[in-house]
Amino acid sequence: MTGAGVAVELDAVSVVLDGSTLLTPTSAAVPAGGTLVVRGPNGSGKSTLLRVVAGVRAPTTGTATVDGRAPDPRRRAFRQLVAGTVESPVPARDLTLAEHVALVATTWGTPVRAARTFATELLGRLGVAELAARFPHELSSGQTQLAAIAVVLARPSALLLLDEPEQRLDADRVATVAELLAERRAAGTTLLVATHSDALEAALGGPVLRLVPAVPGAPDDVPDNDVADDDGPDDDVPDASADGRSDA
Ligand SMILES: Nc1ncnc2c1ncn2[C@@H]1O[C@H](COP(=O)(O)OP(=O)(O)OP(=O)(O)O)[C@@H](O)[C@H]1O
Repeated sequence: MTGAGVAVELDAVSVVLDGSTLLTPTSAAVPAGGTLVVRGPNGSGKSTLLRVVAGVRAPTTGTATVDGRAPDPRRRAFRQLVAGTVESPVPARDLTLAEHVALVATTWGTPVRAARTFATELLGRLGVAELAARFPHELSSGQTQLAAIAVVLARPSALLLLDEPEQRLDADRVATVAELLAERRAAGTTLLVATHSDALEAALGGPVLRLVPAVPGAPDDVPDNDVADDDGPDDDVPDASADGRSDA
């Protein structure tokens, strides 16, 4: 369930929609097989950034590339490279949790029997083996989050885009998810993970891109969001430059 990683490059990417700034200009480079953790307070643009990389939101300015090309989910080669939780999966009401995982694995080339075994093992790793025969509407919100992560991990990917995978999970489950992600990275997959979790950031290691929310009416000549070399501010403490915006 792995693939050689691909590089991601963001060059002064911003997103503006109907006059509202969703993402201020942001630059970052993630090498193939590397990890980038994206932090920032609510509304700072983390999901928007992931959506740009996933190719479901076009940048207003700047350029984004995955493996040297513009993200485009209409391209099969792109879909083969990129998996993630940028958009909520649409569960099938008549498939159990194990069947969802096995189905995704088979659609990406795993033989049926191996896919069933894989599903059992993965759900066991996530600590939800006993939920294998449950239907989607029979899961708690945290279990639904684990199901979404299991489905994403059921297929090979060269780039994993995860939007706050820690949501609704207890600390042990966050640690387990971090472990699984580290295994994927060790196998070569590039990771781009937006999170509010200090624990997940610490477990993943690697550079951190700290986003600062747009300030309506702020001047255009503010520095871009960029990857910091040192520890930046906590999520709920935006950098206190004169205009409330900063680059790290
Ligand atoms: N479709 C949209 N139209 C207008 N504004 C939007 C739209 N989607 C998001 N926004 C705004 O863009 C900004 C960035 O949103 P985004 O979801 O990327 O932030 P985030 O950092 O992921 O936030 P959170 O931590 O709360 O998940 C927010 O101010 C949000 O209100």
